[in-house]
Amino acid sequence: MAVQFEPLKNDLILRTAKGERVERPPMWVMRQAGRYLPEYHEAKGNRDFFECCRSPEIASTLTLQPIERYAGLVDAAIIFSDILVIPQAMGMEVVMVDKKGPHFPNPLKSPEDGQYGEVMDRDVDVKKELDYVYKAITLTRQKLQGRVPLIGFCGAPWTLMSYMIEGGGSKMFIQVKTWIYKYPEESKRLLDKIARLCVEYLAEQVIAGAQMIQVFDSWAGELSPSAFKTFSMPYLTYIADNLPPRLIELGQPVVPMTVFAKGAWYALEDLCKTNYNTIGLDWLHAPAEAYQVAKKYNKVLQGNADPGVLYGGKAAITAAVEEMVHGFEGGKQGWIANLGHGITPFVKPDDLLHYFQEIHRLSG
Ligand SMILES: Cc1c2[nH]c(c1CCC(=O)O)Cc1[nH]c(c(CCC(=O)O)c1C)Cc1[nH]c(c(CCC(=O)O)c1C)Cc1[nH]c(c(C)c1CCC(=O)O)C2
Repeated sequence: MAVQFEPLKNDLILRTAKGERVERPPMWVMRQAGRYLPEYHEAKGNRDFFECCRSPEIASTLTLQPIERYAGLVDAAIIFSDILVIPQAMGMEVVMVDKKGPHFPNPLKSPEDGQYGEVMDRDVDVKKELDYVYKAITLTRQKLQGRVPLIGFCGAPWTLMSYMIEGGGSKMFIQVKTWIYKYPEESKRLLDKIARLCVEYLAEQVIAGAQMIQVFDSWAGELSPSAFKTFSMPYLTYIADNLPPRLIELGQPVVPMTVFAKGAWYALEDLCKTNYNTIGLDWLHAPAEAYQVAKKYNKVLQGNADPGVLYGGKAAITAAVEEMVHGFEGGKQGWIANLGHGITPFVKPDDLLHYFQEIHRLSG
């Protein structure tokens, strides 16, 4: 059943993602609904993180918080959820440990272990399992009343596999490196399975109302250039090649797609050759150099100041914005302003306001 939503009043980010010349660069930041906002803590209370994701009412309230605080400056909302809902849908338990991050009590051990077979054999119905995400998206679209577009997202296969095997964040990636180098074929089968689920999951998000999508490969930079080519790139490509035809098959609009492969600076040119419209940059890229590469392929870039600059006060923030605006040649085409990764806790909301205002002032 198709849901009707109010028409968009601000489609700047969608026009930019299509490569059009625009009046100013659109802006939003990754993790914009999060712990640096006092209203986030207030609305979340002492609820568990995944409980908030599973409640369409709470998830939509949290998604809207930065849109309301930075009204007129922020040009997109991103649904409040997490990349780890896919491993959960695959039958794995994930808990969010306060001040530590995600934790899998029973990570995948080895391809010889029975759990790998179980995960591989399981027929995962992402439509059913992640119904709460689609409900949250639909409710958020209604509450947005067309103010800005809503972004849906998923984790990239390599990043999700890393979490499923490491059991959480990692410094050395010993377990998942053991898998890819010792059991490459079993690893690829798992990556392939995750990639297929990502396509279905993103398609369902679009049906529910997502107007753009982003794939987060947060651990891409743990791979060497050749390992990235083997264990990440084919699966990122699979998603970008298969989502549009799947959407057409479902009678849905084809939405702009962004890929953010954090740390994979060496892969910029290869990513520009994919079907993603926008390539997310972290702060390892100098804006001017990346822009020259992306221009050759008519790709849009998103990013990319070091989120740490927001701790440096107003003058440091202005300097970072000047470098970006200069590097992205004024920002009227091919640039979605963001940070180079998610905004971190303890940033003062007024310093993010200054970041937005400076982007507006220097490139508006
Ligand atoms: C790797 C990753 C995860 N989740 C996500 C990624 C990819 C982006 C990235 O690289 O940062 C994606 C994500 N997670 C969250 C969003 C919400 C939307 C947004 O505002 O961007 C998005 C897009 C909420 C969240 N996801 C999480 C929080 C903090 C939860 C809390 O303690 O209240 C939020 C708001 C928890 C989370 N979730 C994850 C980690 C590693 C952590 C702990 C670290 C941290 O707290 O920043 C997994």
